[in-house]
Amino acid sequence: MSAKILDGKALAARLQTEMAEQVQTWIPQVGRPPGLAVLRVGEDPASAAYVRGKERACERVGMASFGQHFSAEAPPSQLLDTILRLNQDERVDGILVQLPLPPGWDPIPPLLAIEPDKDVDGLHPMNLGRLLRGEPGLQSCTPLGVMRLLQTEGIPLSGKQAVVVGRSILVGKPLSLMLLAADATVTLAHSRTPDLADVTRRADIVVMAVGKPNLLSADMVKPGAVVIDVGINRTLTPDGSSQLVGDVCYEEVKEVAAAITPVPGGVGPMTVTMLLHNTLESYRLRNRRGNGCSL
Ligand SMILES: Nc1nc2c(c(=O)[nH]1)N[C@@H](CN(C=O)c1ccc(C(=O)N[C@@H](CCC(=O)O)C(=O)O)cc1)CN2
Ligand SMILES: [Mg+2]
Repeated sequence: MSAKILDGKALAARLQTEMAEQVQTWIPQVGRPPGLAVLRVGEDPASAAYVRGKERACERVGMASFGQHFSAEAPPSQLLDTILRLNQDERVDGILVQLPLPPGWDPIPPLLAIEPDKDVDGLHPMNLGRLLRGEPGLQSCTPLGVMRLLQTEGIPLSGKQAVVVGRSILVGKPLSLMLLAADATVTLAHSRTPDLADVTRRADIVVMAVGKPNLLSADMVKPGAVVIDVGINRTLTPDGSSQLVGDVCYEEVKEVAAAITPVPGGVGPMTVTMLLHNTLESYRLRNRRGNGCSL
């Protein structure tokens, strides 16, 4: 039996089309489009590509971009001053700092400086605290994308065993809380977990978010489990060309799993779509209740 392929690219395209229609209905009422500011520091080529992808996605759905790029040699105060200005800018509904920052840059001060109601990456301690407490707030885009994909595909979570491998603040920790809120029994595994295979084999849902190519092999998966691959790893093929692979041995795991996300075309496109979703939510809330509101 071969697994059902969970097509994040197709779902992302559908959701973006719906959002584009919603944006068009809101603009006449509000008098401006939703606005997103993506801030990038340094010259990491992957970050540059992701930021371009975010700006293009904004354009597709009719949102305005207020991106800015800083040199890795710039004083960190430049980034902080820009965030404080964007916090006050009424055209801007969402602000994010593309991660990772270059070596020597501490991500904590800029993440703390973003006004929580414009924190469309959901990384401000206020929004992480809201998630922990089960209160409404902006939530991290990749975990939100995973949850939306699971819900859209009708994959039941309540009472299921979910194992998340990877404990990052961007994916593993917030996703564990979201699965818990959906009544799954959640295990958060990581690089120091002994006998990872023993843990993953118990799971009805396995989420890999580690950044290690092909870490999850077929013998580590319970037959009929749902496998979500958040890993994005660039590897070299024998002929020397670059290839994008996830954390899952896709070809062999898809023969065991009931459903699986591919890389590319699975979770990645959902990340950008959930960023647009969060920006639209922030815009709606700001304009429904007036500026300075709390989510
Ligand atoms: N501030 C943030 N930094 C980072 C985040 C984030 O959510 N906020 N996530 C990742 C990078 N990322 C968005 O920023 C991102 C990663 C992957 C994709 C994507 O669509 N991937 C495609 C493949 C693209 C390719 O060919 O390279 C796919 O999986 O199909 C979008 C966004 C780290 N930093
Ligand atoms: Mg780890």
